[in-house]
Amino acid sequence: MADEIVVKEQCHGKARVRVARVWRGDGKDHEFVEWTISIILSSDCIPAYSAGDNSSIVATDSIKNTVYALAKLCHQPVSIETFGIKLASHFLDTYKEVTGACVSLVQNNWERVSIDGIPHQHGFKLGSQKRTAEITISRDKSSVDVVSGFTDLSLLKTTKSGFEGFIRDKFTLLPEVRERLLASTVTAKWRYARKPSCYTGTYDKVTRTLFETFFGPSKSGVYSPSVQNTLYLMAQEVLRRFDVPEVSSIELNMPNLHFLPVNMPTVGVKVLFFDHDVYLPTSEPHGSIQACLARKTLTSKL
Ligand SMILES: O=c1[nH]c(=O)c2[nH]c(=O)[nH]c2[nH]1
Repeated sequence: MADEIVVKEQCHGKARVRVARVWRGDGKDHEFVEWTISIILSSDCIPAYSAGDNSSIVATDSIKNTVYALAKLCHQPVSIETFGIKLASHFLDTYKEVTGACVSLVQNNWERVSIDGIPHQHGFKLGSQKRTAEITISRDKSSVDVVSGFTDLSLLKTTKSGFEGFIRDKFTLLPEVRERLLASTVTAKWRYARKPSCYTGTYDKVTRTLFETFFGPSKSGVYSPSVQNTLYLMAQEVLRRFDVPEVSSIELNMPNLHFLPVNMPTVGVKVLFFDHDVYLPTSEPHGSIQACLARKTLTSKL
């Protein structure tokens, strides 16, 4: 007899729902956000797959509409973490069929502009760093899991970086250097030991800490012996700077974006030798370096 074929796993939702929200108080500065939101619901929809019975499906179109409805019902500006929790909770509270909800949110970095040093009432410009959040709520565990972070933070320093002492063999061409350019586009994700008093406050503090540790003091900087060590010091400083352990673990992904020395010895003109001045910027291939740091006493799922 042939084996019975079963649906092992299934889920459904809506990906990349884009929404923008303006809050305009009487005479106050306008607040503006632009989000891209993906939602995945867990529920027993196996009859829909195996028997064409859709009676347990929340239509993905309704899932999308819920994003717009809840955005409208947020009468005050909210963080993506708070909005994601509202959204995930809504699906569990509204549909008895839903056993879990996972919401991923990405916020475009629209920053208020200043004209003549005065913050503009309703003018914004787009920065590259994108704030992110992933919210998972499960009915069984009645737990809310929040991971915050960002993508696309591009950082570069023109000195105080080198790379020496690595394994050398017959395929090694890379010279050992104590002077090079260091550039990366950082992605960060962190998990909370407890609910912070303000997600945005924590976001600002983590971002500032990573920034300051990557660069070091304004005049003197700080020497980086590798992307690995700089990543470690950045993540370690985030875990250290929160007195009461608010962030329990942090994962950083830091591609090493290579700027190759431009050297033209064949021209025979002395001025064309590389003197840490002319580089060929590259985007690929790039070094791929990532790690997750956590306090030893706390277990982390990251
Ligand atoms: O900081 C670095 N880490 C590496 O692992 C590595 N590998 C490499 O070729 N250059 C670098 N630089």
